[in-house]
Amino acid sequence: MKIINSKQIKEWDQLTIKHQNISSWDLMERAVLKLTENIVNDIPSKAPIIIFCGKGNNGGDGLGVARELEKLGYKTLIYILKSENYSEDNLKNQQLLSSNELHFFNLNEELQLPENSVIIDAIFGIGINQPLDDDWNSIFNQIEKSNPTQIISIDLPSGFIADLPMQKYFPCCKSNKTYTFQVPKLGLLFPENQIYTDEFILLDIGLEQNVSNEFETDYYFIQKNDIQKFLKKISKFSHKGTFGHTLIIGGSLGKIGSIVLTAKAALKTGSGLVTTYTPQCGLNILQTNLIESMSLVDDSEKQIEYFPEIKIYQGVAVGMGMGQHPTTDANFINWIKNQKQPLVIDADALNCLAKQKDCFTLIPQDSVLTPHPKELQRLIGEWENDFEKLEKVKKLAVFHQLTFIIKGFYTAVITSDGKTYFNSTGNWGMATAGSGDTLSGIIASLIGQGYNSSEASILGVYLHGLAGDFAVKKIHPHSLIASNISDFISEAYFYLDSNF
Ligand SMILES: NC(=O)C1=CN([C@@H]2O[C@H](COP(=O)(O)OP(=O)(O)OC[C@H]3O[C@@H](n4cnc5c(N)ncnc54)[C@H](OP(=O)(O)O)[C@@H]3O)[C@@H](O)[C@H]2O)[C@@H](O)CC1
Ligand SMILES: [K+]
Repeated sequence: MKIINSKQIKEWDQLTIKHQNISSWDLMERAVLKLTENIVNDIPSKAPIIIFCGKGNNGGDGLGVARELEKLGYKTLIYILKSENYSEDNLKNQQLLSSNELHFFNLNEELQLPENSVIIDAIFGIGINQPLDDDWNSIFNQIEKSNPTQIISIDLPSGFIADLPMQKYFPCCKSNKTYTFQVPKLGLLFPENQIYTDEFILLDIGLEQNVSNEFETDYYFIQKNDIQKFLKKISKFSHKGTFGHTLIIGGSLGKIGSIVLTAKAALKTGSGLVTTYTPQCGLNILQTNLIESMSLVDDSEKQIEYFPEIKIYQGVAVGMGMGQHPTTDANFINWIKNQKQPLVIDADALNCLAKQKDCFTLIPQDSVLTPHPKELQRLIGEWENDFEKLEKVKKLAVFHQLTFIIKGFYTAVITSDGKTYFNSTGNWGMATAGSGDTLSGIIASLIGQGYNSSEASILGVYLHGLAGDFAVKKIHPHSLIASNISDFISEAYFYLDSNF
């Protein structure tokens, strides 16, 4: 699914009206019904509800929801911003409510807000492209002080600017949930903006799909149907050679577990063969814990000192649990400089690269880098905000023909053609030791199975999150450990594979 900006969404809105031969009012009514249908599931039937409405179409949505909730017997209190220029559909919605239900407010007004209400925030949506005036803080503070049981935003938390970096001092309503129409808004996917809403839910209001090709974008939100399109069909004549041979290079004394996790994930993702390359201390652990894998060992006991020949392997991951011994570091750099085939580079291999000047020039093209935030910072330096972070990474990805995976709640895959794919699966339980090792194993395995680096990264990140989502149906997120993720990759495949 494409992620487009506010201006494009407005164009989409107009094109839908034209192609479907409907009015803007009809479209707003669709939005209102979808919102109401969802909101009633969020609120207890007797809960007092306060709906805050602005003067544009976001306010129109709020007024429409108020009308529908009244019909269902909910008691609502409506506050609407006093204005001279309401949008047409906003006014029409006002007229459908009796005038004594509407409380008009000014920015500097003390409002009488009943405590413990559900607040519906319909003041601003995608119609703002610059920060709100500071006076809005007084309204948002009053909302917060009224101790609402929950705050539900329509389309965006009011004051949130979806396509530009938010600054902490910009006035903005902070909500528990946001129902956003049709497509996610870019800013909602950034970790730094998670303070504005705990979660967002997409509402499909039937914007015309046939015209969505018209909108150019570098951003995508990856869901089940996107993934299903590029899952490879498996021939019945396949054999273990078809599914690739994955090599996992890493481990050091006390950190062999990470190699077990990576290798297990590679096998569970469907690698035909998996070989590990570790220091000698890894041999017994791997042969005991993962009997399906094969082990090669370095001459050294505690850390890798010599790096292997990799030509015979179709997928290669390097760096997990590798440690940062000076000999390992030095030999890793000598080794990587001479590699030609794509690698999945993780953990200590990234830390080692970060110590080198112009480190990206050392990495073979089409490699996949999977840094967590700290590792990314070591590689690319500081960033002012998540927009800037993305831009920095995008430039590097294009210039050096690499794929970057920025891990987070909505993990972003930045490919060598400058596109960014945000992932929609996963949960907080997956923020656990070894989760990243598992991801590297999945991606290396997919490259081994013939996916290119971008496909393997997008699919791998999705599968990893999905396996985690199936895992938390059986295991509490607190108790989820990385090996559980691999145990549920099979469930993820069942869910995606229409042949089963
Ligand atoms: N396309 C869709 O998917 C559909 C969209 N729908 C809904 O429409 C919403 C978009 O509606 P919208 O365009 O009327 O904008 P909205 O967010 O209500 O705000 C506009 C008002 O804000 C004002 N304003 C602007 N900047 C400001 C500032 N910095 N500080 C103060 N004021 C500022 C601006 O005032 P003006 O500058 O024009 O005087 C204007 O009056 C969208 O989010 C969704 O909820 C659905 O109904 C149906 C399908
Ligand atoms: K809003």
